[in-house]
Amino acid sequence: MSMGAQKGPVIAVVGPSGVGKDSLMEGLRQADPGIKLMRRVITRAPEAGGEDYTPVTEAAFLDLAGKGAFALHWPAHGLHYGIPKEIESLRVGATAVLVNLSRGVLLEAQDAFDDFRILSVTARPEVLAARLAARGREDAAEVQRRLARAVKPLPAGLAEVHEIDNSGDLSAAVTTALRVLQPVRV
Ligand SMILES: Nc1ncnc2c1ncn2[C@@H]1O[C@H](COP(=O)(O)OP(=O)(O)OP(=O)(O)O)[C@@H](O)[C@H]1O
Ligand SMILES: O=P(O)(O)OC[C@H]1O[C@H](OP(=O)(O)O)[C@H](O)[C@@H]1O
Repeated sequence: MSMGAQKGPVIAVVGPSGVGKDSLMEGLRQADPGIKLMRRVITRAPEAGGEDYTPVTEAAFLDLAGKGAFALHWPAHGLHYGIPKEIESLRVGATAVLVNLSRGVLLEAQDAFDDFRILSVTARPEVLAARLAARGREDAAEVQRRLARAVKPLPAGLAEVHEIDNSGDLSAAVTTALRVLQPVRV
């Protein structure tokens, strides 16, 4: 009897703005083609750049949410973020599916997915400030707002959290994170 294709775990990549979540996710995807990135639906302007996301208007987003299109959705930074239910089909045959989540929805996510792990990406405060300034995606006021949010702790009650310090070279953070994602080869 052929075994059904295995489902990879959902890996939440979380941490303060500018810590390197999207960069780490892209580095992991390049390191292992079995690692898939979940494309988010965001009410962010299409030309904002950065991650590969589906831009929608707020009206379209609320309509999708009302129809139950999202496995998870949340507001942040004056935007709306949604994770389509298609994440379950992306897991089939994948080593892992990475998704950039708000720290505020992790307990909900832990209940939503049957195999769920968290990469908590950290960096020293001065590093965060320098990276946001250099990236230039947000204006100075928004950068300050995002830095103020940096100290938000993870909620209690999370089953599996792995801290990844991305204060140094991105390649070092990718190597550390790969050890979490790839089953130990015996
Ligand atoms: N290890 C690193 N060393 C140097 N620069 C880095 C490193 N990781 C990320 N960066 C840079 O820092 C900036 C922020 O990275 P990135 O956008 O991946 O962070 P993020 O956590 O996804 O931010 P946000 O949550 O705001 O989307 C980018 O310009 C990126 O190129
Ligand atoms: O501070 P918290 O709630 O953890 O995250 C806030 C938001 O920042 C990140 O998105 P992005 O940085 O806008 O791509 C998260 O995915 C979340 O949507």
